Amino acid sequence: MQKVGIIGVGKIGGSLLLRLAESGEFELSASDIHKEQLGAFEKAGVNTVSSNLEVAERSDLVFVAVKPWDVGMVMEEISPAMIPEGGKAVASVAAGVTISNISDRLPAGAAVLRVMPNVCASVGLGSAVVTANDAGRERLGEVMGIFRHVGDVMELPERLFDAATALHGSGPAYVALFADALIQAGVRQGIPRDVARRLVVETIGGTAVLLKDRSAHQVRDEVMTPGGTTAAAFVAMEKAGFVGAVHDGIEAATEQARGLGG
Ligand SMILES: NC(=O)C1=CN([C@@H]2O[C@H](COP(=O)(O)OP(=O)(O)OC[C@H]3O[C@@H](n4cnc5c(N)ncnc54)[C@H](OP(=O)(O)O)[C@@H]3O)[C@@H](O)[C@H]2O)C=CC1
Ligand SMILES: O=C(O)[C@@H]1CCC=N1
Repeated sequence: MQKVGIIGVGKIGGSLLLRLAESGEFELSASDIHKEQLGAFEKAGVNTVSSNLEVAERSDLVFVAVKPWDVGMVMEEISPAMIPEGGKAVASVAAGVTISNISDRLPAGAAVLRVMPNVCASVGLGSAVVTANDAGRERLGEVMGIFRHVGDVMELPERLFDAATALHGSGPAYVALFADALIQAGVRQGIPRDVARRLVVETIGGTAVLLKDRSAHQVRDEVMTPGGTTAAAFVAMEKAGFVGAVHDGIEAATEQARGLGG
């Protein structure tokens, strides 16, 4: 059985851990500075331990899912277990923290990977990108296989990771923001809130399915009757700078990710 460890069982680490536990295919270990958060995972069959180093010692592949500014300290803690001859690899999901930031804290030649997932992993519909240093390349397939348990996975060069973080890492929050704006707008037009919510949630889910095999322009054109309501909405939204605001948001998030590496 593959031995997988997760350090930091919050929103991302915890989601991944539960899904991997459900699959029954892994021998799992986990740690978190908040010990009280580990109980739920212990019930799911995970070995919960009190030190990050112990997670690394018990695992062939260690995922670090703490906040970006905590990654350096965790790497220093697990460093004694990460000698290249030990056959272990570490994968970080932290925004902005580069492979070179991580390698600098580990023994020379350690296998290091980066993954940028998103929170849709918690319902098995996540998307993730993966990259690795030279020593970690042979573990890419293994890490991609693990993230396939929680959604779609692609390889992406590290130079595009900050942009991908901005695009799909933060993406569910933008979709939720748009959903909330739509619901409020429906309520403003007199639709009861619970009805507006159901209509918006189904519309987003249905559109996501349409977009699997059609371009965004095709979907737009199928909906937009010439001289009709959709065209009127597009003109008003464009006058308010909708598309420009989206570009500005992605640029700001990309810049923020660049700054998180330290
Ligand atoms: N949330 C998201 O949608 C996404 C997050 N990410 C990245 O994933 C990482 C985790 O994010 P998220 O799951 O949201 O964060 P959470 O805060 O939900 O989870 C991280 C957990 O690790 C704990 N922790 C902090 N320091 C240590 C330590 N030294 N040893 C062990 N555990 C520790 C945290 O405690 P405490 O709360 O006290 O810090 C917390 O319980 C981040 O780096 C983020 O950039 C990537 C993609 C999407
Ligand atoms: O907001 C953040 O910084 C993290 C990274 C991507 C999603 N959440």
